[in-house]
Amino acid sequence: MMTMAETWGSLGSAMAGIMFVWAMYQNYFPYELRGPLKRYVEKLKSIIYPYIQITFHEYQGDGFERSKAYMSIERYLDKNSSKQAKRLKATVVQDSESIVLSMQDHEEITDEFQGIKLWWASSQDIPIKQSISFYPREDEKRYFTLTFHQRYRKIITEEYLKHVLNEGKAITVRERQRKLYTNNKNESWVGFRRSMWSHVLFEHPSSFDTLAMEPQKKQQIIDDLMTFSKSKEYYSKIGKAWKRGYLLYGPPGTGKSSMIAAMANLLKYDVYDLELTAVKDNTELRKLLIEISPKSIVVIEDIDCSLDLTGQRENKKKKEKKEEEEKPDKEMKKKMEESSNMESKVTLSGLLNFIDGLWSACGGERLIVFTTNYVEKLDPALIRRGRMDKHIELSYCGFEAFKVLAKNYLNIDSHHLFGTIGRLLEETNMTPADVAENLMPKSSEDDEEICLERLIKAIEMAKEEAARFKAEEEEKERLKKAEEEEKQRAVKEEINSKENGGNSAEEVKQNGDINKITTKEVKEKENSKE
Ligand SMILES: Nc1ncnc2c1ncn2[C@@H]1O[C@H](COP(=O)(O)OP(=O)(O)OP(=O)(O)O)[C@@H](O)[C@H]1O
Ligand SMILES: [Mg+2]
Repeated sequence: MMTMAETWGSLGSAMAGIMFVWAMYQNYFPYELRGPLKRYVEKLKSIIYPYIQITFHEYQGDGFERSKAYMSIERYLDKNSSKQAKRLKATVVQDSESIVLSMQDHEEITDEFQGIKLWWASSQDIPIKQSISFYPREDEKRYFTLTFHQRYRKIITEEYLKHVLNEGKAITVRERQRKLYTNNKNESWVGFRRSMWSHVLFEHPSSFDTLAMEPQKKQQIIDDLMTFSKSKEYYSKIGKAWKRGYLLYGPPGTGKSSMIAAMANLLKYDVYDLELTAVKDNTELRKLLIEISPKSIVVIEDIDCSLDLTGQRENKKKKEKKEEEEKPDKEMKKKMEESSNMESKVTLSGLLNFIDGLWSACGGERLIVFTTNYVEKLDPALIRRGRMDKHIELSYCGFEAFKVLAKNYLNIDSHHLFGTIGRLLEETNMTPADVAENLMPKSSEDDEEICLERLIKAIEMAKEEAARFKAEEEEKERLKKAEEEEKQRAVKEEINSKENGGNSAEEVKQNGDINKITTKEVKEKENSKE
């Protein structure tokens, strides 16, 4: 039996032998034969070690952006890591609401897919160079390694990896914090921290449960949205970009903005509130569009006033001309030029392209929502089906909508005053915003009775106001009509008098005057006689 010293001795000489062979190979082995030799070595290796390894690096390309695949794998491995790994790393991932527990470097965990066992390991390359990097992440070369038997190559590369990425993405979406974006002015797009969109966390509490509208109509909208969000395959089958346009119209305070928030909360989408007047031109609009992430709602509020899309240029010219006439000095002209440069040059065609041009297809899974108080003012091209697929009218508060508000604000389903309110709401136009304001308790003593009575008073006042307004309008209309009739009568009279006798109106008037003079003279004579 070999002693310990002998074992170490033979190991040492074996090592020395290997190093000698390696040095000989490096120095003297012909370069042309190295390729074939390597191939044989790889074959030999695969016989002894029949496993395949795939690595997924954290940073790819130019190294500035975290690889999406790496992030998805990290989230996917989360569930196994927390159960199996002994050393875990806790991080609060950007945009996520929860803490992510991922395995520490050099830990290994197992996963199973269709009965196949796989191994995932997390590793890190430590750079040898002793330099200070401007970008810290340049030094952190982390990667995941997936190991599996070569027998399963097809199933792993074709099915398992897809499954991992989809699962990871789904977890990210489930747990991410949603954001509300608004577009920046062009000047802030330059420099290191360039960004076209600024954001805050989206925390609007509105939901379809709190939205006051007819239950049937509400359900229709919910169904429409849910169908859209699950129709990726359907849209690609019919050859349409995966997006849908909604036009919300109705008087102020009827819940248009609240509905957008409810949509975002239902689908868990981000909201991009596009301020058209801050967009310089169509090119800029396109750039903004390609920066929008999928799973988002692009909103243009009050589309009728955010940009005078059709008459804009004409009006601008008129305005400039008028101002020029008033103050023709050079200083003023310069100022005017500057302000006209700052004004938005987005055209209707630019906006139409934004909605359904070729560029609009990038990203996918996107809703575009326009809101307006005056639907009749909009260009028909802008709201035709295909662009704005669903038109939703949000109108004055009906009894069904009131019941939702009463439940939200006072937590009541019925009350003896409901009947009166229902009848009054049928006769009067009152927005849900006004109803809501009256239902809201104003002090701790305000119970449901007080709030409902306040609402009744408010509706009655609104009814009186509406009746007064109607009467005034009718009176104005009557006066206008009377004036019109008077004018027509005068014209007719003139024509008639011309036709009968050929006397002009002037002549008739003169005759009248002569008659008056004669009467006056007769009277004077009678007086002198007396
Ligand atoms: N249908 C509704 N359901 C629930 N609350 C509503 C509804 N309509 C209005 N409200 C309430 O009134 C307020 C104003 O509503 P919202 O901002 O959604 O109106 P809007 O239609 O967008 O008005 P505008 O046309 O002026 O922008 C909201 O804060 C909300 O509390
Ligand atoms: Mg609004």
